[in-house]
Amino acid sequence: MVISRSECETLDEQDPLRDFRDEFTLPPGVVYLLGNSLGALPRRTAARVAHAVESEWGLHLGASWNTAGWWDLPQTTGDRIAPLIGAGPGEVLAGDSTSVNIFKAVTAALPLRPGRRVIISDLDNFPTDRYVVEGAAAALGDYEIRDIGTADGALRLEEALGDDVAMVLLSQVDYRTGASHDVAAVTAQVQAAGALMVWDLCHSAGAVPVDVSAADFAIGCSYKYLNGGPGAPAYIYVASRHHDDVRNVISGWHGHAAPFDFEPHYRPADGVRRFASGSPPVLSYTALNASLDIWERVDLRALRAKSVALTSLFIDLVDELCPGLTLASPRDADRRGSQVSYRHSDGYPVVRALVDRGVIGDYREPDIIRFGFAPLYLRHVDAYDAATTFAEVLSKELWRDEQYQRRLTVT
Ligand SMILES: Cc1ncc(COP(=O)(O)O)c(C=O)c1O
Ligand SMILES: Nc1c(O)cccc1C(=O)C[C@H](N)C(=O)O
Repeated sequence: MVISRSECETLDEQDPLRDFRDEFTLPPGVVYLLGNSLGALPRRTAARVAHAVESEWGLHLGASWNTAGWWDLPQTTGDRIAPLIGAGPGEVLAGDSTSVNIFKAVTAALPLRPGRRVIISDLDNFPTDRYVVEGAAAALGDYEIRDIGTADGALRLEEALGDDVAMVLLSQVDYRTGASHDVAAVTAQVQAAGALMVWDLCHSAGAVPVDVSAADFAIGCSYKYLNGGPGAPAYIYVASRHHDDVRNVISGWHGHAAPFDFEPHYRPADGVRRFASGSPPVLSYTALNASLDIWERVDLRALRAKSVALTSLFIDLVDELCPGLTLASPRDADRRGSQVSYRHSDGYPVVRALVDRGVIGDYREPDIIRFGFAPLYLRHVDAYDAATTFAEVLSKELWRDEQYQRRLTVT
């Protein structure tokens, strides 16, 4: 073996991030490699949500809009996410879902480039991005969507970018393969062509270094690597240089300049606040803020180093234990997010068999087995145990058992 389990234990003892694992509740006997879909529960979250329910809501009721800071949650939470994505204060607003924020970003971006009628979208992106671009293009009318494919990590932007392109929407890290793009280089290329750059950070924030400071817009979710909980508020980044010129098409009263003047017509608030629409789900923000207390203390460079160490260790072990298996993720760590994927024509039952043995990964069509490595709470021994279980499931063909062939609703 390239490494023994006890050598992995030694690496865990030397890990500068090792204490963060105790911040999370993880089920016993499980290697949780699905933090790229739903992040683990921070221990402190339940008490924080209970306080918001029992005290802020139960005792103080509507006064909490002022006294508990409920009204400002979209901005205060956005300001806490900002350092994790390279944004400045006042450039990020937390709220809504990722899909809704994509709609807001696309419909805000396009009018900034009048006369340009093309949106570049990535057919390999998570489907909601493409679906929402279709909806936004139809709502605004007279836009063409130009598709590129990037799952192999190669961006073919050069031939797609022309003087008719208004904006480009890409994910920093591909949800299937974990391949990552160079945000600074791609942003520069897009802007040099006169277009605006919108990044989806769902699979990168909290997993790899993110710096959107040169980009025009970005959106992302907080329920994956940021541990905000199921359906946690998403976020939108709008570069401050655009603030005075952009319009939120869902121009609700929470984004109004003077919401409690109850004026008959919409006037946008200053800054990123104009991207607010309606009442925020306060309890979800509370859960997310509990997690952000932890994130505030994380050294993002150490996080990246650990992510590279865990994913590289897993790849090395699987190379040795499962010869012939096709790695779908880039071998070069510089081009990889915090995820390792393999191709297997029976990937679905393989994942079911793994889950049955306590190794929680998932499957994505058409043939991808995904393992997400959330560096904050995973250990080297987890990578070791996952690789040996994976090898056992494959070598003994345990996945052929009939019970693993049946599809669940949510895969
Ligand atoms: C890249 C990407 N964009 C968007 C989403 C989801 O959007 P929403 O949070 O609106 O469900 C996901 C995952 O669910 C995703 O991986
Ligand atoms: N957002 C999800 C959901 O609402 C239900 C089930 C899964 C998810 C996910 O996050 C999936 C994830 N974005 C993916 O990369 O496949």
